[in-house]
This record gives sequence, C-alpha cells and structure tokens, in this order.
Amino acid sequence: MKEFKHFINGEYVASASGKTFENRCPVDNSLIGPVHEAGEVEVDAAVRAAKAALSGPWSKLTQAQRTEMLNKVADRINERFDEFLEAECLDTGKPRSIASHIDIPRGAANFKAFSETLANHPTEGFRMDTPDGKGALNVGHRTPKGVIAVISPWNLPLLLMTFKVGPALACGNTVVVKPSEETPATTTLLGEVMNECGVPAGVFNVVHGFGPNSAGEFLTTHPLVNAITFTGETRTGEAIMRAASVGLRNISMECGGKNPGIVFADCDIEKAVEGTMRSAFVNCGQVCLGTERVYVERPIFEKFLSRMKEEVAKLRLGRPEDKEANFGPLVSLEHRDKVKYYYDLAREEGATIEIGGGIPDMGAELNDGAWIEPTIWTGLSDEARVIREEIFGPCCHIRPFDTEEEVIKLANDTDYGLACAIWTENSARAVRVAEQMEVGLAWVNSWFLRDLRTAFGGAKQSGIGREGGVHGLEFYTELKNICIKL
Ligand SMILES: NC(=O)c1ccc[n+]([C@@H]2O[C@H](COP(=O)([O-])OP(=O)(O)OC[C@H]3O[C@@H](n4cnc5c(N)ncnc54)[C@H](O)[C@@H]3O)[C@@H](O)[C@H]2O)c1
Ligand SMILES: O=C/C=C/C=C(\O)C(=O)O
Repeated sequence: MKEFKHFINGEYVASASGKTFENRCPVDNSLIGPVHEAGEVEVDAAVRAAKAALSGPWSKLTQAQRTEMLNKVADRINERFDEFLEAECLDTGKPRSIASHIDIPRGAANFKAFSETLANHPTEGFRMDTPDGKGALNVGHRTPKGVIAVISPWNLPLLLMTFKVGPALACGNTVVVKPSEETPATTTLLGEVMNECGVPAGVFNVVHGFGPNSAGEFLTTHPLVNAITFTGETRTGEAIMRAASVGLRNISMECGGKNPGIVFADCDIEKAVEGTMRSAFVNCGQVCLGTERVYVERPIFEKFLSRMKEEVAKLRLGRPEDKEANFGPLVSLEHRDKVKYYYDLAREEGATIEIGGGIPDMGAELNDGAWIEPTIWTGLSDEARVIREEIFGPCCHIRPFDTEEEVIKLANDTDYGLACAIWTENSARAVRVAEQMEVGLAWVNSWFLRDLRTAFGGAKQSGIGREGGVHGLEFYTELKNICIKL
C-alpha cells in the first residue's frame, strides 16, 4: 500500500499529529493508501523551508543554471513517465491513453517552456531627458517574488500544478504546493525528481490536506507566503482572496467556467462534432475549458445533434489500462453525487434527455466506482440552473440559434468567462465573433490547442490575471525600475 507524506526541505515527512485521510481510486473505490494531513506545524515548516531556501544555493544560480536544472526536471519526468502515468491514473481513474497524451507530457513541458520564455524576454528600458541636458536611463529589473503558495485542483493534477511551479521556479522563487486532497500522488512523486535533479532543499515543498481549517487555509493565511496562485472553483477563489488580502499579497486565479461552443451552419460539421465531443467529454468532462453549452445554427441543428448522439454512444467506458477505453469515471463518489444532482435537476427543469442521464451498470467489479453516463440534453430554458451553473461533468446542452447577434448574446450570458470554441469555415465571421466573446480564451475550429507562449486565464468570474508565456512574469516577479541619472 502506498503512503503519501509531505515533502518539506527535501525530505518526506509524516504529520506530527499522525492524522491521515484515505486516498481512494475512483475506478472501483479501492484504497490507494493513507495521505498525511498537514496541520499548522507542517505548513509552517514548509513555508519556513521555502523562505530559507530563497537565500540559499538556489539564489546563487544564474538564470542559465536554473534553466538547465529545470530542463533536467522535465527530462526526469519523461524518464519516469510510466510511474507518473500510473500514479495519475490511479488517483483520477482517467484512461492511460489520455494521461499519456495530455497530463504527463505537459507536466514535463511546463518546466521547459517557461525557462525558455524567460531566457528570451527583453528588459524594459527608457531613456529620458532631464533639465541639465544629460538625461537618465530607466531600466527594469526583475527579482523573484519570494515564497509562492500553489493551490491546485484534481482534474489535471500534474499539468495544472506544474503550469504554476514551472514559471515560479524559472523566475527564482520557492514554492509550497497544496495539491488537491483527491490527487496527492504525482505532486508527491515530483519531490523525488527535484532531489534527483539537484534542486536545493526547500525550493519545492508539498503539504497535503483539505481547504478550510486544514492545509489550504493554513498555507494561504501564512504571513511568510508572498503570493498565492490558485486553480479551482470560483467560490474557493473568493475565500483565498480574502486570505490574501491580509498583508496585501498578490494572487493569480484560474477558476471555473461554463463555456459555450458555437457551431455555425457553414462549419465543417465533422470537425465540429469531433471538437465538441472532445470539449464536452474528454477527461469525463472535468476540464475547466470544457463545453457545457452548445449553440448550433438551426439549419444543421438536427444533423449535429444526431451525429453527437452517435459519437456519444461509441464512447468506451473502462479501466485506465483498458486500451479501448476513452472514458473513465469521475474523480470521486462525492463529485459523482454533485454531477448526478445536476442530471436529476435537468430532468426537473424540463430537459429532453437525448442520451445518458444516469449511472451506468459497470458490473460487480466496478460498480463501487464513480462512473456516470455521458449525457446530452436539449430543450432547457436559458435561465435553467443547469445552463447557468458549472457542473464539471461529461454533459452538455445543445440549443438551436438563428442569428450571429443572438448567439453572441446567449454565449456571453453567463457569470463565467473562461473559454469558447467557435466552429465556422468563414474566417471573417470567426474573428468577428471571437472578438466579441467575453472570455480569456477563444478557439476557432479547435479546442484546448495550447501554445505555452500565449496568455492563459479567464474573464469575469473565471479568474484574475493571466499566466503563460511572459504573462506569468508579472505575477512571479517583482519589477523594479532602476533610474540612473547620467
Ligand atoms: N481556470 C482554470 O484554469 C481551471 C483549471 C482547472 C480547474 N478549474 C476549476 O477547478 C474546479 C474543480 O477543481 P476542485 O474541485 O479541485 O476545486 P476546489 O476549489 O474545490 O479545490 C481546489 C484546491 O483548493 C483547495 N481549497 C479548497 N478550499 C480552500 C480554502 N478555503 N483555502 C485554501 N485552499 C482551499 C482544495 O483543497 C484544492 O487543493 C472547477 O471549478 C474548475 O472549473 C479551473
Ligand atoms: O482544466 C483546465 C485546464 C487548464 C489548462 C491549462 O492550464 C493549460 O493548458 O495550461
């Protein structure tokens, strides 16, 4: 049986209290092993280790040396690919075919991309005139922000955690990570990799536990934490902002979504079906960028809906190691209760259930797992809660529209503003619509196509700030202006 300890100052440590909680696999609810729950003592030790490491050997490395070290981390993740894959699939239940294409490769890439971005980023400089005619030079100088708290969710555990740890370390900070209580494994394993690659003790720390009155709260309220980067639900983001307000600490927030897909009649319908299928159902619908509201131009509505139903019927539910399976369980029984609640609510709110809508019979071996049917609804009102609230499950509502103006209004009629996907072969229309969408990420004829040099983040209640590429620099560094009188 596995056991998940904290990783503090380069060593795996148990909780002084002896308190643990269970990590279970959502495929069949089997026990993976106990996870140590951090109390204030462990969180304090981790933050102090991170603080001390800021002035240790880590701070003496040149940027090139840091880059080399982080490239090694990426290479080592790839060398230990199968272990990361196994750990991620046990924690989440997701098919290996998905984790081996998305989660683990991106976990490695996140360490390479940001070092390279940083290495190629110019420094700001302004020459100014002065009354004595001699002038002055202003030069921007960036220093690490300090100790960064990283609070991450369970849906793409390694990918989303390293999307923050990569740039944080590339900028010379130290981190304390609090992974989701549902998915402690890959973050814990990363500690070993850090040691193997010579990352100094205290630079990367991990504490396990829950949010309120547990590791999450203890970490975000710790006065020695200089900034907090968070991915998770909008309501959790609000609690973390309140914690960060004490001491005026900076935050970066990547939160929930209720993302629209917009399918115009002039699209390549097979491309649109393939992309919408992925955006609604990959990772069992547990992707913040996923499409839960699909708007289809009326002339192709029936055809699109029937093609989607055909494709949903072909999804293969199964264990991670099943090579034919492309659809796993939800992350936990608790999350399944939430998604099932919305499935029942959809019925009450008058939805037509086009396909799915329930809990599948997976047979005796798997019936204790967190399985749920992929589901398509039609016929809901635009005011239905199922249309307005983030479900984070494998489901979408498909609704016809008649005009471009109408669909822009419908798509934007939400508190969220993370992403959208627009399907049309008319590029002028694509750009016109994309420019009017109130989102941080607009995809045209694609979805979740990621260039790590680009800005990533959400509008409205989907987040605050942008990470990715040079944008992370604003958050992960302190920019000082040095004014030199000539
Ligand atoms: N915008 C994005 O990039 C993005 C990416 C992935 C997931 N998400 C969002 O994440 C959500 C699903 O993930 P989740 O259920 O793990 O989110 P969550 O908000 O429940 O938990 C996220 C993390 O916050 C911690 N936490 C909870 N309460 C806390 C508190 N009071 N103080 C400090 N930490 C606390 C949790 O333990 C966990 O580690 C969805 O809403 C999804 O849209 C957003
Ligand atoms: O579930 C949300 C997915 C987020 C993806 C990223 O943060 C990324 O691709 O960098």
